[in-house]
Amino acid sequence: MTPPVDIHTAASRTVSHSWDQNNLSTSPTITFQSPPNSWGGALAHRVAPKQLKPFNTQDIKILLLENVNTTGQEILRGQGYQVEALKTSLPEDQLIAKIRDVHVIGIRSKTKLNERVLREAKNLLVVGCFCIGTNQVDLEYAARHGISVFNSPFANSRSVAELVIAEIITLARQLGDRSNEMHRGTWNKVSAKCWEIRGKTLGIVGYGHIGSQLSVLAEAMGMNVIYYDVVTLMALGTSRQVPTLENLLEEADFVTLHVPDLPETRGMISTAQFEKMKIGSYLINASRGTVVDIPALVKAMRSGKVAGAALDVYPNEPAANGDYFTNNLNQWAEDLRSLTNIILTPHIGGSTEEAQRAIGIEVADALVRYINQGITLGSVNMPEAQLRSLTLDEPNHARVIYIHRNVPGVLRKVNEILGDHNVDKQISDSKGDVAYLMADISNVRYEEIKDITDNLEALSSCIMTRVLY
Ligand SMILES: NC(=O)c1ccc[n+]([C@@H]2O[C@H](COP(=O)([O-])OP(=O)(O)OC[C@H]3O[C@@H](n4cnc5c(N)ncnc54)[C@H](O)[C@@H]3O)[C@@H](O)[C@H]2O)c1
Ligand SMILES: O=C(O)CC[C@@H](O)C(=O)O
Repeated sequence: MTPPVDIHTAASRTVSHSWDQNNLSTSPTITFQSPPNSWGGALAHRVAPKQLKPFNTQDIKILLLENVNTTGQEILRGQGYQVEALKTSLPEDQLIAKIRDVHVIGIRSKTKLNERVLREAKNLLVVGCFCIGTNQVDLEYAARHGISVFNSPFANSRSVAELVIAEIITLARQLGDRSNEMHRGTWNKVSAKCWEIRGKTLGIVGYGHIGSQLSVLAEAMGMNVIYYDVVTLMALGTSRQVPTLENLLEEADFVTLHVPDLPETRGMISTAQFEKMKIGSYLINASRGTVVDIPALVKAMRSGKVAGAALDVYPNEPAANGDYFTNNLNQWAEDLRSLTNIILTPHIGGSTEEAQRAIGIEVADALVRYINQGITLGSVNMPEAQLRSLTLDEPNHARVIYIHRNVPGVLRKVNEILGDHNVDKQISDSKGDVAYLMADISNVRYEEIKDITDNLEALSSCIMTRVLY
């Protein structure tokens, strides 16, 4: 798990901050300085590169897939990292070949980082999901192997909520069908089964970032809002939480899904749930493709139970723009396409300029903070740990990061190893089986860093050690 180090250039490394570039928050002081002259003197005599945990930013290799926004790419390139950015996801064999080499991978919803892929990722330090969902990553496996995962928890929530509002009106007025008919040259002026949305009931399943935002927008347009969530949550406006999913299905004219992909949410809307829904109601799914049983939806629409549906997400999605969405990918694709009043969109709920720019900045900043400073704030699979930045007037300091199994007695052993140095500050936290320790130590000579690293790595609890200086 050691990023390669060119020890000659390590001496002149400086690290700047993307926060400064983007004016996103108050600028922290410069964090990691070049090693002091005494270290440089020691380095100057070395000929062969020596593998140590500290790295040069230029050595960090990053692979970005799925057209990560240029805002994110620029932040990462601005750090001096080597960045390769591809517009698509990759087939698993190609992904495995590439992931072996990189320290950081940036993905969106399409790339599956399962155990098989992560097992090959021998150099990987961190994953950036440039989206909300993290179900495409085996978070537990990653944590157990010291790989931290970051996402952008709400930068595209508004975009999704706005799309759903558009879809509610589009379905209620059968706009998709009327537009398709006009495109084919047919004038079909109808009002039968076309409705206003005022006074209708919107049932939101999952009242998190997106669901609650949608609640406010829908009420502003005169809808009544009810919601179902596994957690008891404060109702916004005059919306009302209902105790069960069945209650929601029985009462709602429009049902919209905003739950994460979890074992409990897979197939959450299937035959039994369609039976509970009102005749002539509508279903919208912009959460994850696994949440709705599509053959059951096809049946419910053919029978007239469901008057319209909007789907943005599917169990299997094509890898790239221009790819086909056919029965080869999902065996019911043609059935879906044959239905009327169904809106099919290619997973674009969060695809707006605003959302993608914001996500690019947020996730790239989290990656920079983690790579350069070891800060895990916002990580979805590691304990969150932060220490004040080291500053230029702390010349002989090093930051020790020790990711380890969460077992008794580790802190004592770590502090024995660090004991000869002054531990200025230290933080340790755990999440499940994995614990994360960060310690800033002073009066460290460059030669001592290898000893510290070797000693920590020799502990049976060790998952990954990094020393930043
Ligand atoms: N279509 C898109 O482009 C797009 C964009 C963003 C997010 N998403 C998807 O939407 C999902 C929701 O996003 P969010 O930001 O609102 O998430 P969130 O975590 O803020 O909210 C999810 C809510 O669902 C609730 N929940 C979990 N399990 C539940 C269950 N079994 N029954 C009822 N409620 C349950 C949670 O308690 C939470 O309140 C994401 O996980 C992601 O998969 C899709
Ligand atoms: O942009 C994407 O690929 C994913 C969008 C959305 O599903 C998310 O999880 O944020």
